[in-house]
Amino acid sequence: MLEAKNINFSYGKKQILDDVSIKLAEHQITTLIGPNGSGKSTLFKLLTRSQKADSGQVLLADKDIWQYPARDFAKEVAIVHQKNDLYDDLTVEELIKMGRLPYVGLTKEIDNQDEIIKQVIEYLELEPVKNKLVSQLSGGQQQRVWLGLALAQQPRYLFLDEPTTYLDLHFQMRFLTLLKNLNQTTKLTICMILHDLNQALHYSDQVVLLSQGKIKSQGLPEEVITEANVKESFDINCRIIETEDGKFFQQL
Ligand SMILES: Nc1ncnc2c1ncn2[C@@H]1O[C@H](COP(=O)(O)OP(=O)(O)OP(=O)(O)O)[C@@H](O)[C@H]1O
Repeated sequence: MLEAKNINFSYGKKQILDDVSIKLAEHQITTLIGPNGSGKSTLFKLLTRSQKADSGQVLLADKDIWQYPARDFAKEVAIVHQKNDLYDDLTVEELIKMGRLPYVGLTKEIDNQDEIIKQVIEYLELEPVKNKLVSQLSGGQQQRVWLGLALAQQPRYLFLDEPTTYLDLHFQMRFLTLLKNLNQTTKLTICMILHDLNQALHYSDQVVLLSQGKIKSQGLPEEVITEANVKESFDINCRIIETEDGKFFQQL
């Protein structure tokens, strides 16, 4: 279980997160939503050890995340950032291999390293481009490569910061469906930030709504993405429509 308990965080005098507590339900997809500047990326940074909270704790299996050696933490938690242009002069295969770095030197894992890389490449349908430079791929392919790097780490928790931002509608759907399948087949616990409320409604098991650094609501998608919450946090009038394919958000 990965959970944040009563986290506070400020940049200078500006309080960004105010007494935030959140539990990532095991083997489920949790989506963070909220207006620009509400603190979503900051919360991500605190959950993934890129920043330290001023007070409060982030616990992984009941142990403070800062007590884990970096290598051990990397075996538990992998992150796909919104924009990843570091190392894009490597080939697809070389880049995905970097996901095995936390395991280098451990003989057992090293033995099946090539098999793991092969499986990841196959799963993400990157076989035809595996020898191409990452910088030469389309945005959709690149996003799958960055996901491949994270999956090669074989983490138990996968964090994705606005993973669909640079993808067209088709690839957004494909990418989110891929994540959902991954979650269902491997039991990976996923936490992502999304702006699209319909995507949040359809691809999440749990949604957390942040607004002005506080958690306004968390629970099932349809409990959180309500007309009242959307009005209060985004200042948007909307209607939640119920169809046989589920609930949909419609802006009025
Ligand atoms: N490095 C920084 N130094 C100072 N202030 C920062 C820094 N990074 C973010 N902030 C501020 O912290 C607040 C929360 O930012 P954060 O990026 O966490 O919000 P967000 O909800 O992810 O926003 P968005 O939807 O726009 O990505 C904003 O007011 C932002 O200006």
